[in-house]
Amino acid sequence: MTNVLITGSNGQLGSELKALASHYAQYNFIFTDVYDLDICNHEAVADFITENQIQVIINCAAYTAVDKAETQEDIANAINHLAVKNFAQLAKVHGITLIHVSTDYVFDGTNHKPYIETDTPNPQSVYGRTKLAGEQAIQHINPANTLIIRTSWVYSSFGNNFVKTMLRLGKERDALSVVADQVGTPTYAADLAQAILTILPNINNEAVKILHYSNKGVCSWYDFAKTIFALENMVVKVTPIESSQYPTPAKRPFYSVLNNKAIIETYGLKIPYWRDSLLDCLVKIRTF
Ligand SMILES: NC(=O)C1=CN([C@@H]2O[C@H](COP(=O)(O)OP(=O)(O)OC[C@H]3O[C@@H](n4cnc5c(N)ncnc54)[C@H](OP(=O)(O)O)[C@@H]3O)[C@@H](O)[C@H]2O)C=CC1
Ligand SMILES: Cc1cn([C@H]2C[C@H](O)[C@@H](COP(=O)(O)OP(=O)(O)O[C@H]3O[C@@H](C)C(=O)[C@@H](O)[C@H]3O)O2)c(=O)[nH]c1=O
Repeated sequence: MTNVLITGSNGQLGSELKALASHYAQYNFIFTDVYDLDICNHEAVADFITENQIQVIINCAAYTAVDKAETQEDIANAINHLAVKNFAQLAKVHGITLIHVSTDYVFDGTNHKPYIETDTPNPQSVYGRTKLAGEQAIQHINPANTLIIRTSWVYSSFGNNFVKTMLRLGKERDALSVVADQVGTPTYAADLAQAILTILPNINNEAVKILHYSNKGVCSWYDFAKTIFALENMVVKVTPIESSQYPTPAKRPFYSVLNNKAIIETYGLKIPYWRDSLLDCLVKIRTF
């Protein structure tokens, strides 16, 4: 059995991995979150890895509060950068396979075609900068069998996300305004979790590899909100607005669509269209 450490396992991605774990008997998953393993405690992480003979780390822990990060840079940096650097060092020393998850927010959003892995990052927010610093630390240390998977606009029936925010606001109000000039791709965390577990046995790379994974298709946050209400048969008037009409502490990229060609071709993945996955997730939320 392969011992697999999952960090941040009460978050969206970690919870989806937990939901799939029983289908993967070849792995001994060890699910942790900040209360049992704080990834900022580098010594505790090193001890945990040795004591549990960890062979694979899937790092789902992160500081993901994009606006709050603007005033909590030290904490965001400790989680998204310094802890990740520690994982890379431990992966190198112990020959551990490392899967780390990063974000479309490392890009500035000035592209007019989907971002490929070699496009130059230029984050516009503290969250994006700290996530990029984590990526760069991994690349600098360069442990073998390490993947950085960038994803975008993640939602799930678990945890907090845009879908749940819309469902809540849609029940409280008749009308909402949602930005229509930020374009990207929603990603169902269940699909990403499935992709990670499909890829895992096939990881075999000397140098660190960055790969992009999102669901298929493109939309704005406005389209996303409209689709959520349409699929839920909720009558909510949604007005499209510009980002300037919805001021936030952190700047978001206007365009952050990820090109998934490399991950599809390398690992033979089939990626669902975002609306189909959204419906799956909404059906699941309904049953809660
Ligand atoms: N959410 C999104 O839209 C996107 C996410 N990503 C990336 O995907 C990955 C997974 O994201 P997602 O599942 O949405 O994230 P979540 O915010 O849902 O989950 C992150 C988890 O990490 C935990 N955590 C925070 N600090 C620590 C710590 N010091 N030690 C251990 N655990 C900690 C959090 O606990 P607590 O809640 O108590 O803080 C939470 O349970 C992250 O790397 C994220 O940057 C990329 C693109 C989009
Ligand atoms: C709630 C709400 C948001 N918005 C806007 C604000 C913002 O521009 C956009 C998305 O809002 P959120 O703050 O929910 O999403 P945000 O936190 O920006 O989501 C990001 O999270 C991090 C972790 C990532 O890595 C990214 O890929 C991305 O998913 O929608 C509205 O226009 N109207 C609304 O009523």
